[in-house]
Amino acid sequence: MDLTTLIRDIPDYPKPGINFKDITPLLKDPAGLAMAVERMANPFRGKGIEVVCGAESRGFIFGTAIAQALSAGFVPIRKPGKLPHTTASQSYDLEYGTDTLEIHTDAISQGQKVLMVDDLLATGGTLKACLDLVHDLGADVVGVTVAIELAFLNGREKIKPYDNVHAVIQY
Ligand SMILES: O=P(O)(O)OC[C@H]1O[C@H](OP(=O)(O)OP(=O)(O)O)[C@H](O)[C@@H]1O
Ligand SMILES: Nc1ncnc2[nH]cnc12
Repeated sequence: MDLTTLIRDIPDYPKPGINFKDITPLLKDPAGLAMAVERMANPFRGKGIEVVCGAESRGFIFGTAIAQALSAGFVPIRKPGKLPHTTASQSYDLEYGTDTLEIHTDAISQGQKVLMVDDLLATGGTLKACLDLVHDLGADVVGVTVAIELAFLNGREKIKPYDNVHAVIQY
């Protein structure tokens, strides 16, 4: 199944010069959604993943589904002010702006095996912020999985030394 047929290009959104990869056609397609989750999770089966982490909001969509597929728990990394307990936060740049993400400081325990999930790797700013947050909590990051990688933006370089990065679709 060619999942690229379910990704829609929206030119100049949210800013001029950005070619936005719209995943909503994929999300509403039952077979497409199931296949995307399967392909994102498969390389990490049998790797002892205990916790899947994903960033608000598109990272939640795939993250929880992948957590279920791997019989793992899910830890949300959220936009500022949304988590009720004690948080750690990290600011970052992304392809079309800047933002801050937060995690509960008790969300991950020392040495827990973590899989980091997002829908899309562009500049890598978002994933780097997420990886820094879980690293500081003592996570053992087993890998990163995304549905889409915009390889021409070199996000993989930004998230080194994490190099076990799996992308289902690459542009
Ligand atoms: O690699 P980067 O350049 O950091 O870009 C990738 C990030 O951008 C999007 O999130 P966005 O902040 O737009 O939030 P959303 O998930 O709430 O739409 C996307 O879901 C990734 O998390
Ligand atoms: N080009 C893009 N399309 C969709 N989401 C994005 N997040 C960062 N860059 C993006």
